[in-house]
Amino acid sequence: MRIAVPNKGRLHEPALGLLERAGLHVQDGADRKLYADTVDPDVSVLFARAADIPEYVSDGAAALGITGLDQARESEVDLVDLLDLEFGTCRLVLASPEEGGVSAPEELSGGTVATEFPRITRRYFEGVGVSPDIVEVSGATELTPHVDIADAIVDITSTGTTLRMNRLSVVDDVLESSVRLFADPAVADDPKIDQIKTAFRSVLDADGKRYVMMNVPEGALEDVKDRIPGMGGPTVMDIAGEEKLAVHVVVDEREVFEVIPELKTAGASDILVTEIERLVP
Ligand SMILES: Nc1ncnc2c1ncn2[C@@H]1O[C@H](COP(=O)(O)OP(=O)(O)OP(=O)(O)O)[C@@H](O)[C@H]1O
Ligand SMILES: O=P(O)(O)OC[C@H]1O[C@H](OP(=O)(O)OP(=O)(O)O)[C@H](O)[C@@H]1O
Ligand SMILES: [Mg+2]
Repeated sequence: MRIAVPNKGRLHEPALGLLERAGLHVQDGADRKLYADTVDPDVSVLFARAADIPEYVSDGAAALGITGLDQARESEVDLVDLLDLEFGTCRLVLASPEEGGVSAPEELSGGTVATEFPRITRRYFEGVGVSPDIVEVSGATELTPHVDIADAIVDITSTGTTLRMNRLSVVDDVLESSVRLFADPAVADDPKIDQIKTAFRSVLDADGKRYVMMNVPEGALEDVKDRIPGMGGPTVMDIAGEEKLAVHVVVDEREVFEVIPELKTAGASDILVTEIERLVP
């Protein structure tokens, strides 16, 4: 089974990191290679441009693909959106020069809009009910309104820095995007795909969680339990030959700082906090 993964750009490293944490380490994935094996003999990786990945998956060149929802929508191919991988989070917005006075998309009737996403943009304006000229560019879209190529743009924003630097302001939201695990509909119910999806989800579920282990005197167990926030009950184990119990619990990373003194007050000792690689329910 093949997974298409961005070969460069901002999605490359996080996608490889996720594969690795899911137990699918890419082997000798040297730069500029098209294919690489993973530690799982049944899973290999195809490196491709983020924009081409939807095509590859729908053509069957790869059963799975990791790329942005924006790319999948722009390609207009039929894919199964299996899992939100929670990175590459951004918005596609309609934006125009701050001083230009465009305050609604309808005002672009008869105007020109530049974008790297012509299909999404056309569909968006169909929804609005006007049909400006759409000019396809392949980068530096933010520049086009200042050189009289366009009256507005549809482009990606996340922090808003690039729009601000180019004195553009958002007129409307077009699409919220993040990176997804996409599958070829023809093979989406293959058990191997479910296994890979579960491995990815276990990595996402472990993010921001810590595993806390401690020793607790038997009489203090209830008090300790009362002070442990969230998640299901702790795992409690007898320690042979001692009046103490070993207590293990998963705690939200943000709560660890406050929980530790609480646990100590309740009588817990030898508290150990570790990262969690994967969390499989
Ligand atoms: N500023 C951003 N913040 C978050 N996600 C982004 C941002 N810019 C792009 N993305 C997401 O990453 C995807 C790929 O963007 P990236 O810039 O890596 O590729 P690219 O510009 O197509 O690269 P290249 O042209 O070098 O192949 C986008 O389709 C979008 O889903
Ligand atoms: O809101 P911001 O945080 O400023 O991010 C938005 C910018 O990020 C992307 O460009 P990228 O950095 O990928 O450069 P590129 O145009 O070469 O793809 C996107 O095309 C915007 O220009
Ligand atoms: Mg980019």
